[in-house]
Amino acid sequence: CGDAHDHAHQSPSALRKRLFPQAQLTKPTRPLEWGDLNIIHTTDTHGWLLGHQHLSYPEPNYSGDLGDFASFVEHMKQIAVEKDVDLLLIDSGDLHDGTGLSDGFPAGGIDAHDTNQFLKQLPYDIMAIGNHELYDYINTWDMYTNFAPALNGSYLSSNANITIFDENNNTVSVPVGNRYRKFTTRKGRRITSLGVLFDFTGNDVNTTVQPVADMVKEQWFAEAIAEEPDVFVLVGHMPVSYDNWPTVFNAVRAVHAETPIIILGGHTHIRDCNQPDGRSMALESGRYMETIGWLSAKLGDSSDSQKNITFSRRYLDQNRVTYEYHTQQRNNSFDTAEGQNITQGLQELSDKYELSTLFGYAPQDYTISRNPYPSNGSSLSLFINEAAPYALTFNNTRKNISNLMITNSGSQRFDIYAGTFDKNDQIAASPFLDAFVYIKNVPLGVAQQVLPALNAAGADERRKRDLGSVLQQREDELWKRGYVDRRYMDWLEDMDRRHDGAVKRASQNLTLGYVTSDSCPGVGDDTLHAPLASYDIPDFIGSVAPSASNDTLIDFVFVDFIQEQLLEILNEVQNTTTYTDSDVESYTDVLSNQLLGLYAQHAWN
Ligand SMILES: Nc1ccn([C@@H]2O[C@H](COP(=O)(O)O)[C@@H](O)[C@H]2O)c(=O)n1
Repeated sequence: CGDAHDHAHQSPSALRKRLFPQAQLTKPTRPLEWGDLNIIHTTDTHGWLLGHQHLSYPEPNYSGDLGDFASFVEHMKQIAVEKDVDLLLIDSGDLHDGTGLSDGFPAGGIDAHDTNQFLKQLPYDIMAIGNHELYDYINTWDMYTNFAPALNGSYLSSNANITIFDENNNTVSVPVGNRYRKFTTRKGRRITSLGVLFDFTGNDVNTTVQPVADMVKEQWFAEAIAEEPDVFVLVGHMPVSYDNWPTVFNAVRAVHAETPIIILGGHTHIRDCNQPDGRSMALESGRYMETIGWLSAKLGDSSDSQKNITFSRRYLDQNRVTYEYHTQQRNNSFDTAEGQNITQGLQELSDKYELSTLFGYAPQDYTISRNPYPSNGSSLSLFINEAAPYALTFNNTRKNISNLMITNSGSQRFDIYAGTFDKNDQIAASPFLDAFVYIKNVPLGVAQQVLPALNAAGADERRKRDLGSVLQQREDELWKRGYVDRRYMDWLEDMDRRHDGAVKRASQNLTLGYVTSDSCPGVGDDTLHAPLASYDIPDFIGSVAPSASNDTLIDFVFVDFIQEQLLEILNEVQNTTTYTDSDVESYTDVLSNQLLGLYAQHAWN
């Protein structure tokens, strides 16, 4: 292509599925271990149903799409029949917000409504609600009216409700899906399932999330778990480490001391596993259609009811090489008719949404945490120092008034790769429809204190783990509102440090990817990789301050998603003015998901 980097310049049909992966993919290390009960697990797919199509590593590791996945599931179901064992398919939520396919709908559409039609075609036994199904009432309404009914009782929202009008026009709060599901597997195993959401408080009005500790005290919960099944399959959008699964687990264990319990969690976007006791295992399977989780249990018969259960877990890279390896298929025998239909349907959706609309050519890679922040390679620097100052002031009557801009780093969800930068890349990098607002006439010296104070309330001070302190309370609050990105970043950092990332990357005999350490026995990753580079990033990022005196009055611009805590901090760093919501005005019509496209048309065209 004539330039120095190693990426193919993608054609307008960049999202076209490639039957033969364009990059050399590493094969899995060993076959899966099957048990009597086996589970394929997805979580936090966030609209990545066409998989990852860029050619820089680690992207090719995740280059399968939902059609490939459907073919994989169908072959695995057949293998399960041949082995005469059970195989379940489970999802732990967050279907919304993440790519052009879910979020790039034309005016009048609903986020993820179209992508959900494809997910409905897979034989999911349980799907649980995630926090991203609750940020906007319209999305929750769509799940309630269109998605849950099509799943015939398999869409679970144990502690998440929607408020609707009943037939008498009275408002009633009802579960979005079902609270629990009891079903019998092909092999006659009785399963009791839940679909639990972590204690999320960032949900829209007219949706409700009941704290997990209260949920387990409900009458319906006691009734649901009273009868002993062969296995409890507790699904939920809640991380398997450092959250509330023990509350649910202990509530079940208090009634059933020996019944096998399998937990399938999500939300932190990491690969993770632990065993609460010898007859249980908890698995979390990454994010964005990068990872497919595998869990198997050798349950044995009733004479084994007090013995430890042999479990296995595996984190599969989501690509055709993985799928073909584990199903013992070849490229020309792997695709099923259903799988091909799904791939074709997704490509048509991509065309309909015009996701290949080109904004420009990114001159280099920009990463969220694989480059230091601030730096030339940081997408956070790019967003807040280059793109926001241009796109937010363009055509804006406030253009000539000095400003300081702040956003949350978690608003940036995916790296930007050198080469074509299209509508899909724009939405993947920054999917949220957050608005930019401002407070006028804030003294520069005051505004400048806010960013470090916001970050102190998050990243740095949290490490002091001063439990019970104001800072800890603030951190807990942020967690409940859905600020979870830190866990994923900490996971990457730990991976790099623990596995000598720099040495492994330099030796160049492994491709980049996830290298997981969890609390379950043996190696969890299906394919060997060198860990990704990882740098610490702050929770909040700000533009370069204007060079002016501290008492210069500026426009203090920020994204509405962080308004509540920003006002809180602004009122802490000074006591001359009490700022309230009424001081906050709209700064521009440009939403955060449009900003990078506007910048690319200006700077990269
Ligand atoms: N309107 C929004 C909604 C969310 N965010 C960011 O997403 C993070 C939560 O997403 P998970 O997939 O991890 O549940 C949250 O931490 C925010 O950073 C946002 O910026 N705007």
